[in-house]
Amino acid sequence: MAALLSIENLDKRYAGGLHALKSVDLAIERGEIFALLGPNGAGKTTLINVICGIVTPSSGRVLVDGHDTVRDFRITRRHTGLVPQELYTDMFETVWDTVSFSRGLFGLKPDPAHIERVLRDLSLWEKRDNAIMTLSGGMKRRVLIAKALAHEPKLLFLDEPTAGVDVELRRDMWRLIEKLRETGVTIVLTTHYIEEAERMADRVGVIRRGEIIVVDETASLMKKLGRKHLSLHLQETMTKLPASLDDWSLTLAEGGRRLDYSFAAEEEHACVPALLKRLQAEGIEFTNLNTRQSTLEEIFVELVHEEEDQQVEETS
Ligand SMILES: Nc1ncnc2c1ncn2[C@@H]1O[C@H](COP(=O)(O)OP(=O)(O)OP(=O)(O)O)[C@@H](O)[C@H]1O
Repeated sequence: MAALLSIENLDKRYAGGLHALKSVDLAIERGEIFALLGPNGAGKTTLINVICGIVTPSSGRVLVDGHDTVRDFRITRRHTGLVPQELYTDMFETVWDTVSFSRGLFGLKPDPAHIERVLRDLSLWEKRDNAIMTLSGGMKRRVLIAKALAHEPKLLFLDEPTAGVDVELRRDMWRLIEKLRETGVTIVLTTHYIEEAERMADRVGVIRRGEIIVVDETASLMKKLGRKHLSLHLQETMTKLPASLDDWSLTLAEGGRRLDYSFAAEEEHACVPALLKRLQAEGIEFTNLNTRQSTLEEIFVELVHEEEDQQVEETS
Protein backbone atom coordinates (compact mmCIF):
# COMPACT_ATOMS: atom_id res chain seq x y z
CA MET A 1 0.00 0.00 0.00
CA ALA A 2 1.24 3.50 -0.78
CA ALA A 3 2.57 5.64 2.09
CA LEU A 4 -0.06 7.61 3.99
CA LEU A 5 1.94 10.81 3.61
CA SER A 6 4.13 11.40 0.63
CA ILE A 7 6.19 14.57 0.22
CA GLU A 8 7.85 15.02 -3.14
CA ASN A 9 10.51 17.57 -3.99
CA LEU A 10 8.88 20.19 -1.81
CA ASP A 11 10.16 23.74 -1.84
CA LYS A 12 8.99 26.78 0.06
CA ARG A 13 10.21 30.32 -0.34
CA TYR A 14 8.49 32.93 1.80
CA ALA A 15 7.55 36.27 0.29
CA GLY A 16 10.67 37.95 1.72
CA GLY A 17 12.81 35.40 -0.16
CA LEU A 18 13.64 33.10 2.77
CA HIS A 19 14.15 29.58 1.47
CA ALA A 20 12.41 27.66 4.28
CA LEU A 21 12.14 24.21 2.64
CA LYS A 22 14.58 22.84 0.08
CA SER A 23 13.66 19.82 -2.06
CA VAL A 24 12.13 17.87 0.79
CA ASP A 25 11.31 14.21 0.04
CA LEU A 26 9.73 12.10 2.72
CA ALA A 27 7.29 9.20 2.99
CA ILE A 28 5.45 8.30 6.20
CA GLU A 29 3.89 4.86 6.47
CA ARG A 30 0.49 4.04 7.89
CA GLY A 31 0.48 3.53 11.66
CA GLU A 32 3.97 4.96 12.04
CA ILE A 33 5.12 7.39 14.74
CA PHE A 34 7.61 9.73 13.11
CA ALA A 35 9.61 12.35 15.00
CA LEU A 36 10.71 15.44 13.13
CA LEU A 37 13.69 17.00 14.85
CA GLY A 38 15.50 20.20 14.11
CA PRO A 39 16.95 23.28 15.75
CA ASN A 40 14.89 26.47 16.03
CA GLY A 41 14.04 27.92 12.67
CA ALA A 42 14.93 24.73 10.76
CA GLY A 43 11.58 24.56 8.99
CA LYS A 44 9.55 22.07 11.05
CA THR A 45 6.49 24.27 11.46
CA THR A 46 6.66 25.36 7.83
CA LEU A 47 6.67 21.72 6.73
CA ILE A 48 3.72 20.84 8.97
CA ASN A 49 1.84 23.93 7.83
CA VAL A 50 2.35 23.03 4.18
CA ILE A 51 1.06 19.50 4.80
CA CYS A 52 -1.97 20.89 6.64
CA GLY A 53 -2.65 23.37 3.82
CA ILE A 54 -2.00 26.44 5.98
CA VAL A 55 1.05 27.49 3.93
CA THR A 56 1.21 27.04 0.14
CA PRO A 57 4.30 25.34 -1.25
CA SER A 58 6.39 27.12 -3.92
CA SER A 59 6.89 23.86 -5.81
CA GLY A 60 6.67 20.11 -5.35
CA ARG A 61 3.70 18.31 -3.90
CA VAL A 62 2.30 16.60 -0.84
CA LEU A 63 -0.09 13.66 -0.97
CA VAL A 64 -2.15 12.58 2.03
CA ASP A 65 -3.63 9.15 1.41
CA GLY A 66 -3.15 9.75 -2.31
CA HIS A 67 -4.79 13.19 -2.37
CA ASP A 68 -2.94 16.36 -3.30
CA THR A 69 -2.93 18.91 -0.44
CA VAL A 70 -3.39 21.85 -2.83
CA ARG A 71 -5.81 20.42 -5.41
CA ASP A 72 -7.84 18.32 -2.95
CA PHE A 73 -7.43 20.60 0.03
CA ARG A 74 -10.79 19.82 1.63
CA ILE A 75 -10.19 16.08 1.53
CA THR A 76 -6.63 16.19 2.81
CA ARG A 77 -7.51 18.67 5.57
CA ARG A 78 -10.29 16.34 6.62
CA HIS A 79 -7.75 13.51 6.99
CA THR A 80 -5.30 15.57 9.05
CA GLY A 81 -5.42 16.70 12.65
CA LEU A 82 -3.07 19.33 14.02
CA VAL A 83 -2.25 19.78 17.69
CA PRO A 84 -0.56 23.18 18.01
CA GLN A 85 1.70 24.13 20.89
CA GLU A 86 -0.66 26.62 22.41
CA LEU A 87 -4.33 26.98 23.10
CA TYR A 88 -5.40 30.27 21.59
CA THR A 89 -9.15 30.53 22.06
CA ASP A 90 -12.21 29.01 23.66
CA MET A 91 -11.13 29.70 27.24
CA PHE A 92 -14.71 30.32 28.36
CA GLU A 93 -16.21 27.35 26.54
CA THR A 94 -16.68 23.92 28.03
CA VAL A 95 -14.53 20.99 27.00
CA TRP A 96 -17.50 19.23 25.40
CA ASP A 97 -18.58 22.26 23.34
CA THR A 98 -15.15 23.14 22.04
CA VAL A 99 -14.34 19.57 20.98
CA SER A 100 -17.76 19.07 19.35
CA PHE A 101 -17.41 22.39 17.55
CA SER A 102 -14.06 21.31 16.09
CA ARG A 103 -15.76 18.33 14.47
CA GLY A 104 -18.40 20.61 12.96
CA LEU A 105 -15.70 22.75 11.33
CA PHE A 106 -14.96 19.86 9.00
CA GLY A 107 -18.58 19.63 7.92
CA LEU A 108 -19.11 16.35 9.74
CA LYS A 109 -22.37 15.36 11.35
CA PRO A 110 -22.37 15.47 15.15
CA ASP A 111 -21.32 12.17 16.65
CA PRO A 112 -21.65 12.36 20.45
CA ALA A 113 -20.52 8.73 20.79
CA HIS A 114 -17.21 9.55 19.06
CA ILE A 115 -16.66 12.68 21.13
CA GLU A 116 -17.37 10.69 24.29
CA ARG A 117 -14.83 8.05 23.25
CA VAL A 118 -12.17 10.68 22.58
CA LEU A 119 -12.80 12.43 25.90
CA ARG A 120 -12.73 9.16 27.82
CA ASP A 121 -9.50 8.05 26.10
CA LEU A 122 -7.90 11.34 27.08
CA SER A 123 -9.21 11.19 30.66
CA LEU A 124 -11.24 14.31 30.02
CA TRP A 125 -14.69 12.82 30.43
CA GLU A 126 -15.10 13.96 34.04
CA LYS A 127 -14.16 17.48 32.95
CA ARG A 128 -16.50 17.69 29.99
CA ASP A 129 -18.67 20.43 31.52
CA ASN A 130 -15.76 22.48 32.82
CA ALA A 131 -14.73 25.73 31.18
CA ILE A 132 -11.29 25.35 29.62
CA MET A 133 -9.78 28.17 31.64
CA THR A 134 -10.42 26.22 34.85
CA LEU A 135 -8.27 23.27 33.70
CA SER A 136 -4.64 22.60 34.54
CA GLY A 137 -1.95 23.05 31.87
CA GLY A 138 -1.81 19.31 31.25
CA MET A 139 -5.57 19.05 30.85
CA LYS A 140 -5.54 21.97 28.40
CA ARG A 141 -3.02 20.08 26.28
CA ARG A 142 -5.32 17.08 26.29
CA VAL A 143 -8.15 19.32 25.09
CA LEU A 144 -5.97 20.35 22.14
CA ILE A 145 -5.48 16.70 21.25
CA ALA A 146 -9.20 15.99 21.66
CA LYS A 147 -9.99 18.88 19.30
CA ALA A 148 -7.60 17.49 16.70
CA LEU A 149 -9.15 14.03 16.99
CA ALA A 150 -12.77 15.18 16.87
CA HIS A 151 -13.00 14.73 13.10
CA GLU A 152 -11.32 11.29 13.09
CA PRO A 153 -8.14 12.16 11.17
CA LYS A 154 -5.85 9.49 9.74
CA LEU A 155 -2.77 11.63 10.23
CA LEU A 156 -2.09 13.54 13.43
CA PHE A 157 0.56 16.24 13.86
CA LEU A 158 1.74 17.04 17.36
CA ASP A 159 3.86 20.18 17.52
CA GLU A 160 6.12 19.82 20.57
CA PRO A 161 3.50 18.01 22.63
CA THR A 162 5.56 18.06 25.82
CA ALA A 163 7.38 21.40 25.62
CA GLY A 164 7.50 22.96 29.06
CA VAL A 165 5.58 20.24 30.90
CA ASP A 166 6.89 18.40 33.96
CA VAL A 167 8.36 14.90 33.79
CA GLU A 168 5.21 13.22 35.07
CA LEU A 169 2.97 14.86 32.54
CA ARG A 170 5.49 14.10 29.80
CA ARG A 171 5.24 10.39 30.67
CA ASP A 172 1.45 10.69 30.63
CA MET A 173 1.60 12.24 27.17
CA TRP A 174 3.84 9.43 25.92
CA ARG A 175 1.37 6.82 27.19
CA LEU A 176 -1.38 8.73 25.49
CA ILE A 177 0.46 8.89 22.16
CA GLU A 178 1.09 5.15 22.32
CA LYS A 179 -2.60 4.60 22.96
CA LEU A 180 -3.47 6.77 19.98
CA ARG A 181 -1.23 4.71 17.75
CA GLU A 182 -3.16 1.61 18.77
CA THR A 183 -6.28 3.22 17.32
CA GLY A 184 -4.52 3.25 13.93
CA VAL A 185 -3.69 6.96 13.72
CA THR A 186 -0.38 7.83 12.04
CA ILE A 187 1.54 10.36 14.13
CA VAL A 188 4.14 12.96 13.24
CA LEU A 189 5.58 14.84 16.19
CA THR A 190 8.16 17.55 16.57
CA THR A 191 10.23 17.61 19.72
CA HIS A 192 13.38 18.91 21.28
CA TYR A 193 13.59 16.05 23.78
CA ILE A 194 15.79 13.25 22.59
CA GLU A 195 14.32 10.86 25.12
CA GLU A 196 10.92 11.51 23.62
CA ALA A 197 12.03 10.72 20.09
CA GLU A 198 13.94 7.71 21.34
CA ARG A 199 11.00 6.35 23.27
CA MET A 200 8.14 7.15 20.95
CA ALA A 201 9.26 7.25 17.37
CA ASP A 202 9.74 4.38 14.95
CA ARG A 203 11.73 6.70 12.72
CA VAL A 204 13.34 10.08 13.09
CA GLY A 205 13.94 12.77 10.49
CA VAL A 206 16.36 15.63 11.11
CA ILE A 207 15.73 18.91 9.34
CA ARG A 208 18.31 21.66 9.17
CA ARG A 209 18.02 24.96 7.31
CA GLY A 210 15.10 23.60 5.31
CA GLU A 211 16.79 20.38 4.30
CA ILE A 212 16.10 16.90 5.59
CA ILE A 213 19.61 15.74 6.36
CA VAL A 214 18.87 12.38 7.98
CA VAL A 215 15.94 9.97 8.00
CA ASP A 216 16.48 6.74 9.84
CA GLU A 217 15.00 4.25 12.23
CA THR A 218 15.35 5.70 15.70
CA ALA A 219 17.40 2.87 17.15
CA SER A 220 19.83 2.94 14.28
CA LEU A 221 20.19 6.75 14.40
CA MET A 222 20.93 6.69 18.11
CA LYS A 223 23.48 3.98 17.59
CA LYS A 224 25.20 5.89 14.83
CA LEU A 225 25.10 9.38 16.31
CA GLY A 226 24.47 9.03 20.04
CA ARG A 227 27.42 9.65 22.30
CA LYS A 228 27.88 9.32 26.00
CA HIS A 229 29.96 11.47 28.29
CA LEU A 230 31.77 10.24 31.35
CA SER A 231 33.01 12.70 33.98
CA LEU A 232 35.43 11.72 36.71
CA HIS A 233 35.96 14.03 39.66
CA LEU A 234 39.62 13.69 40.49
CA GLN A 235 41.00 13.24 43.95
CA GLU A 236 43.98 15.41 43.10
CA THR A 237 44.05 18.34 40.71
CA MET A 238 45.96 17.64 37.49
CA THR A 239 47.70 20.29 35.44
CA LYS A 240 48.37 18.11 32.42
CA LEU A 241 47.42 14.66 31.19
CA PRO A 242 50.24 12.12 30.97
CA ALA A 243 51.32 11.46 27.37
CA SER A 244 50.53 7.78 27.88
CA LEU A 245 46.80 8.70 27.83
CA ASP A 246 47.01 10.58 24.52
CA ASP A 247 45.16 7.85 22.63
CA TRP A 248 42.05 8.23 24.85
CA SER A 249 40.97 11.75 23.80
CA LEU A 250 40.38 12.89 27.36
CA THR A 251 39.99 16.50 28.44
CA LEU A 252 40.60 18.22 31.72
CA ALA A 253 37.92 20.55 33.04
CA GLU A 254 37.18 22.64 36.15
CA GLY A 255 40.80 23.73 36.46
CA GLY A 256 42.08 20.15 36.40
CA ARG A 257 39.65 18.80 38.97
CA ARG A 258 37.54 16.87 36.42
CA LEU A 259 38.41 14.48 33.64
CA ASP A 260 35.92 14.21 30.76
CA TYR A 261 35.67 11.41 28.27
CA SER A 262 33.25 11.21 25.35
CA PHE A 263 32.60 7.97 23.48
CA ALA A 264 30.16 6.31 21.08
CA ALA A 265 27.15 5.00 23.04
CA GLU A 266 27.46 1.58 21.43
CA GLU A 267 31.01 1.17 22.76
CA GLU A 268 30.16 1.85 26.38
CA HIS A 269 30.61 -1.70 27.66
CA ALA A 270 34.01 -2.07 26.08
CA CYS A 271 35.69 1.27 26.56
CA VAL A 272 34.60 2.49 30.01
CA PRO A 273 36.02 -0.46 32.01
CA ALA A 274 39.18 -0.30 29.89
CA LEU A 275 39.63 3.41 30.64
CA LEU A 276 39.06 2.92 34.37
CA LYS A 277 41.66 0.15 34.42
CA ARG A 278 44.10 2.36 32.60
CA LEU A 279 43.60 5.25 35.00
CA GLN A 280 44.17 2.92 37.90
CA ALA A 281 47.42 1.77 36.31
CA GLU A 282 48.44 5.44 35.96
CA GLY A 283 47.66 6.02 39.64
CA ILE A 284 44.92 8.54 38.82
CA GLU A 285 42.24 8.33 41.49
CA PHE A 286 38.76 9.81 41.43
CA THR A 287 36.13 10.48 44.05
CA ASN A 288 33.02 10.37 41.93
CA LEU A 289 31.91 9.55 38.42
CA ASN A 290 28.82 10.14 36.31
CA THR A 291 27.72 9.56 32.75
CA ARG A 292 25.17 11.31 30.62
CA GLN A 293 23.74 10.81 27.15
CA SER A 294 24.36 13.39 24.42
CA THR A 295 21.64 15.96 24.18
CA LEU A 296 19.87 16.40 20.89
CA GLU A 297 21.70 19.68 20.58
CA GLU A 298 25.05 17.88 20.70
CA ILE A 299 23.93 15.41 18.07
CA PHE A 300 22.97 18.35 15.86
CA VAL A 301 26.36 19.91 16.34
CA GLU A 302 27.92 16.63 15.32
CA LEU A 303 25.71 16.39 12.24
CA VAL A 304 26.60 19.92 11.22
CA HIS A 305 30.30 19.22 11.64
CA GLU A 306 30.03 16.01 9.64
CA GLU A 307 28.47 17.97 6.81
CA GLU A 308 31.05 20.75 6.99
CA ASP A 309 33.90 18.22 7.06
CA GLN A 310 32.43 16.50 4.02
CA GLN A 311 32.20 19.82 2.19
CA VAL A 312 35.84 20.56 3.00
CA GLU A 313 36.82 17.11 1.71
CA GLU A 314 34.78 17.59 -1.46
CA THR A 315 36.26 20.99 -2.25
CA SER A 316 39.88 20.10 -1.41
N1 LIG B 1 5.42 33.65 7.39
C1 LIG B 1 6.74 33.69 7.28
N2 LIG B 1 7.34 34.60 6.49
C2 LIG B 1 8.68 34.65 6.34
N3 LIG B 1 9.53 33.80 6.95
C3 LIG B 1 9.00 32.85 7.76
C4 LIG B 1 7.59 32.75 7.97
N4 LIG B 1 7.37 31.71 8.82
C5 LIG B 1 8.57 31.20 9.13
N5 LIG B 1 9.56 31.88 8.50
C6 LIG B 1 11.01 31.59 8.56
O1 LIG B 1 11.23 30.29 8.02
C7 LIG B 1 12.25 29.60 8.74
C8 LIG B 1 11.69 28.29 9.28
O2 LIG B 1 10.77 28.57 10.33
P1 LIG B 1 9.89 27.47 11.05
O3 LIG B 1 8.94 28.16 11.99
O4 LIG B 1 9.32 26.56 10.04
O5 LIG B 1 11.01 26.68 11.89
P2 LIG B 1 10.85 25.61 13.06
O6 LIG B 1 11.80 24.52 12.73
O7 LIG B 1 9.44 25.27 13.27
O8 LIG B 1 11.40 26.42 14.31
P3 LIG B 1 11.00 26.30 15.89
O9 LIG B 1 11.63 25.05 16.41
O10 LIG B 1 11.65 27.54 16.44
O11 LIG B 1 9.51 26.33 16.00
C9 LIG B 1 12.71 30.55 9.84
O12 LIG B 1 13.87 31.21 9.38
C10 LIG B 1 11.55 31.53 9.99
O13 LIG B 1 12.02 32.79 10.41
